[in-house]
Amino acid sequence: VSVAFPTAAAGSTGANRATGALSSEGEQRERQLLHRVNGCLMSGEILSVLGPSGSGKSTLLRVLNRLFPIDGGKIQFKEQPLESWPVTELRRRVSFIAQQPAFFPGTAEENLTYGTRLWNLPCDPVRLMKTVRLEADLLRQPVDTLSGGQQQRLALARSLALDPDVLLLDEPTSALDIHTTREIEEMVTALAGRERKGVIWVTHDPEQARRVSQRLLLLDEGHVIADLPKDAFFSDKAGAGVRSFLAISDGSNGGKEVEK
Ligand SMILES: Nc1ncnc2c1ncn2[C@@H]1O[C@H](COP(=O)(O)OP(=O)(O)OP(=O)(O)O)[C@@H](O)[C@H]1O
Repeated sequence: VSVAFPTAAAGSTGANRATGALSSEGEQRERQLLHRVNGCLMSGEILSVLGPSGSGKSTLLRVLNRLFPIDGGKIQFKEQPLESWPVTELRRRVSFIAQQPAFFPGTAEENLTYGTRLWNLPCDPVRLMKTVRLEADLLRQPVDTLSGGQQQRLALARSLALDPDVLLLDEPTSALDIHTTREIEEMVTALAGRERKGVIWVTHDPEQARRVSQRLLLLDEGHVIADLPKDAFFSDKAGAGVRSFLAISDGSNGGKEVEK
């Protein structure tokens, strides 16, 4: 898929989508946020998406559940064009979990069961809490009294309540300590294996990607630099772009560009 974002002055036309060049009027510019990103996610597979800050990782997640429109190419989910899915149904099946999940004021349980009540689906809050390794006692607690790690797990449980096929995780552990991070990594890898859920995991951390995923996609300025199985990605044969990214990634790459 390709995604361009018009930073347009109203009424101007003719921007060059491919290059982001100025239009003939000199007023409009379109920035290409993703360039021909191509790929396929299998059920049970965890794909990590890596790249410097601003490389298009979150944009890619957003287009996959139609939070952001594409302007070229196509996306299919279960062999059906994405746009043929009712958007609420799509977002139930392809569940986006943000870096800092949003909740409405109320208890953990009210938040957890909101979607299943909306969809009229059965829900077992205690079982879901167990799946994400949270104490069932927390269900009665106002959601804003939960810690960051507990909230991230609750967000995961809230998604799992709707039995999605795909989880889109946008740096889900970036605000968490190493212990909670490892717990969430183990939980998600177990879930993907056991329940055959496809997972796209955006992370800044190559070591996290190495721990959780079978395949890694490296983006830079919206371009795919590499899309490789884990062993190949971390091997000497991965190519200059990957090597340069890994060389500058010491947990934080400071938004530097990688060699294309
Ligand atoms: N709604 C938007 N309108 C205009 N530009 C946007 C929008 N969303 C993202 N962008 C731009 O698209 C580019 C990619 O952003 P994106 O958030 O996908 O990057 P990222 O790789 O997830 O970065 P980070 O690691 O910092 O979260 C950035 O240059 C950003 O400024």
